Amino acid sequence: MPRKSAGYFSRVEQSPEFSWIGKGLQLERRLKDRLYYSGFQHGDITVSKGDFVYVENADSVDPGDHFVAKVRALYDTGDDDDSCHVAVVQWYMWYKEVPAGKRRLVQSNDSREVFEYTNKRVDTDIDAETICGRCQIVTISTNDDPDEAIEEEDTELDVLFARYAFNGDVFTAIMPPVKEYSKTPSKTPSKQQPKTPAQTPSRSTRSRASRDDDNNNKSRKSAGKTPAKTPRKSDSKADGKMSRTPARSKVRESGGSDMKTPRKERSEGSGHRGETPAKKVHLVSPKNRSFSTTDVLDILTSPEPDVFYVESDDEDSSSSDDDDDDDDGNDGEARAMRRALSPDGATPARKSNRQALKKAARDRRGDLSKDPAPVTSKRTRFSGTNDKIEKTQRTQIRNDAKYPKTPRQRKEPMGVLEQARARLHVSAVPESLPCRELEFGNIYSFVEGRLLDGTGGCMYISGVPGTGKTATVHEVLRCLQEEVDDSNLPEFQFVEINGMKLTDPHQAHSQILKALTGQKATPEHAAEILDKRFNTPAPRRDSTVLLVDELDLLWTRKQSVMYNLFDWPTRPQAKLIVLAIANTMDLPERMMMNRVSSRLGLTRMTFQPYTFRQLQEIVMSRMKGLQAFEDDAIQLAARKVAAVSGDARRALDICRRATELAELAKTPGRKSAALVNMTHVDTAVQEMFSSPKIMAIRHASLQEQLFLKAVVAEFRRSGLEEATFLQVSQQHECLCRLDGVSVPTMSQLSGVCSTLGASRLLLVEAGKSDLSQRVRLNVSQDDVMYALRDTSQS
Ligand SMILES: Nc1ncnc2c1ncn2[C@@H]1O[C@H](COP(=O)(O)OP(=O)(O)OP(=O)(O)O)[C@@H](O)[C@H]1O
Repeated sequence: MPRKSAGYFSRVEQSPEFSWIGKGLQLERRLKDRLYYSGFQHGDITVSKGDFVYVENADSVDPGDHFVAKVRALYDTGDDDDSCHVAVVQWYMWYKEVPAGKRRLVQSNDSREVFEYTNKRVDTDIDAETICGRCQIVTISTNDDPDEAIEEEDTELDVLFARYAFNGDVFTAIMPPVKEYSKTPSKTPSKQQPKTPAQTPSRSTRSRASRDDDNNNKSRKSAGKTPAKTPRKSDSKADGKMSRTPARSKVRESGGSDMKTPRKERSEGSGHRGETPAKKVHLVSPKNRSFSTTDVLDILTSPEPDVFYVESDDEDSSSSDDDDDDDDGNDGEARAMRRALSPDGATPARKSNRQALKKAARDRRGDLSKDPAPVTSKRTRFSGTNDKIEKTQRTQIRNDAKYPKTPRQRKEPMGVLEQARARLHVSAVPESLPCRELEFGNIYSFVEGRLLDGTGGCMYISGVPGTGKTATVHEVLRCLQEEVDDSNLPEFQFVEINGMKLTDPHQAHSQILKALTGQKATPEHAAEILDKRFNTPAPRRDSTVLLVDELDLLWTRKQSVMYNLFDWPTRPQAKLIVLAIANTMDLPERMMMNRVSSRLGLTRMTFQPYTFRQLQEIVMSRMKGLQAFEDDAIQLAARKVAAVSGDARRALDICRRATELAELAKTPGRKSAALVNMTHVDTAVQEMFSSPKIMAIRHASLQEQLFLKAVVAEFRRSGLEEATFLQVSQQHECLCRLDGVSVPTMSQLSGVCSTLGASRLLLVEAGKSDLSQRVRLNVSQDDVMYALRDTSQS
């Protein structure tokens, strides 16, 4: 049996020949010696333009570590030296390469996941000889099943998947564009795979040594071209995450840097596209045909486009336009053209917006931050998880299950409506958070002030669901971390816990301890250790920012968890800043004696439900530059939602559903669907707000509603989808006390349970009506919570 990756090593050992494939084309008049090719052969490796490839990571000690990229162009500089073979690539990042502080924005526990790296500052010209193998990347949407998508790929190459683009700051969900296939036949001999330890258990010392030698040579040869690997403090965290994933032994993660070192020639000379002042670009086509997106991508990848001759017989059909807010999205080619012609493809809107907000926050704080004392910046450590994306994805999955899904068109270019859907997805991180500037400023200055002073405090943030509490706090923390990175703020440790993710509220103690110190302990022991920690002076300890989301769910009979969370920040030694998010406005008062709650001195912040104008602005800001909706359609959605809840999540869902309905209503034969109109929005609203089950829950009696809530609470507590009547009755009693409602007797409650069973909202065990009677929901937990969300604030 031939050794799988023999080619890789034999190439290294014998310094294999490099040869271009195809006829060299001179595409740039000014650079006469530069010839563009459609592919190359290097030893056993054949690579064509458009292929996804592994690139050697010369700085890694692990020979299996590779970068991942897509080849966008190939050219020969015409120089008579070692570095004349150049590949222009689009980089992809492994999860491990994502800066630690950004990883919490997107959860990835699949070692096959990569992120399209759209940061314009990274150089994209590399030595073609550092390409060491091929792979396949399939772009999927955030709610697609990666396994399913990967299975569809008929290839022997490693298949990776990409759901998000990352520009070094934020992640954007990418929707599947035109399906891209490697130009080189995918059923290539497996020796084109780069060698990984898993594939080559018996690596000889000699080949390793010669490979290392070669790597060193390559590093020298491509000095300044091969991406540099920066050691990462927190790689171990990612490792931990990844190791839980079913291992794909063929694919190795590269723990490299997010900054790919620029190619020398480019950084010294012309600079790259994003920095080059506007140049005249003449597009010349012999047959006067219109330019395809690929032609324009060629322009994008070309360093100094003075004059282009675009070959009319170019067969490249790939397209990977991202979701730029400045696009109009109507015409992919025009969009790419505009971007190509623009002196800077990047949109700095987000940054400038944030900077303005940060400035506003500073101004509000007064002098403190105008001239912050110089501080030594160490790296901010982030722990905990961001469940928001998961949560919103759950909502999406629910919606997809409930409503007919628009047929997937993965092999066609992304239409306007499809782009709109991607942007409206609640998991898509928006460019900015309109209508929350004030809240942002207040939270920012609260945390910033305490970080600078080295003190602690607690801010209690409340508001009905979907008012942007979590999104705003995350945005604040992103900005604070930027300040830490710029050495304007002292380092802090960030821990996030979410009441919804804990099966028992006391686990909060264990989780906080583990995130802070890595220690594992029972909840009681963890509480003791934490108590001691927050009472002990430790002048050199960094401040801790603790985000507690869904605080409402941390209620316990003795209220010890909640009390600790409010009390610890008041300890002078603790340097603990707690941001507690809850839906209930007066939770501290309800939970604790007034005397105690006033002593805690909480800073409060209430997020009001969005008005219709605000909801309209939120949706419109996501649609910026994309004409997918008729003017009145968004307004209608915003008005309908504002009348019920002021929930941005719901408004986004409705608009998203309306785009699906518009797509379904597309006239057969027409290439593109009409715009989303008021009828589509109205239908989407009807679907969302008046499913029979939601109506039944809304019109149930108070005790019945509380019983349903108690069932959900018990399911969440136990992690099971079934509970006994006794367990539910205990939850029910807690809820009654929380809401100040008198607690019914057991027989009354049994009657409530039977009524819900009769209306089929519950499935109750037949022939039993004692405490051990088993109860299940006959409606989704989300629907119960959605139907009853307005009552939670009461
Ligand atoms: N001002 C805004 N601009 C853009 N998007 C927003 C805004 N406010 C909320 N959203 C979006 O609405 C969704 C819900 O927001 P978020 O999760 O922050 O709400 P929340 O108040 O924390 O809700 P919950 O109490 O249910 O956790 C997110 O997708 C978020 O991006």
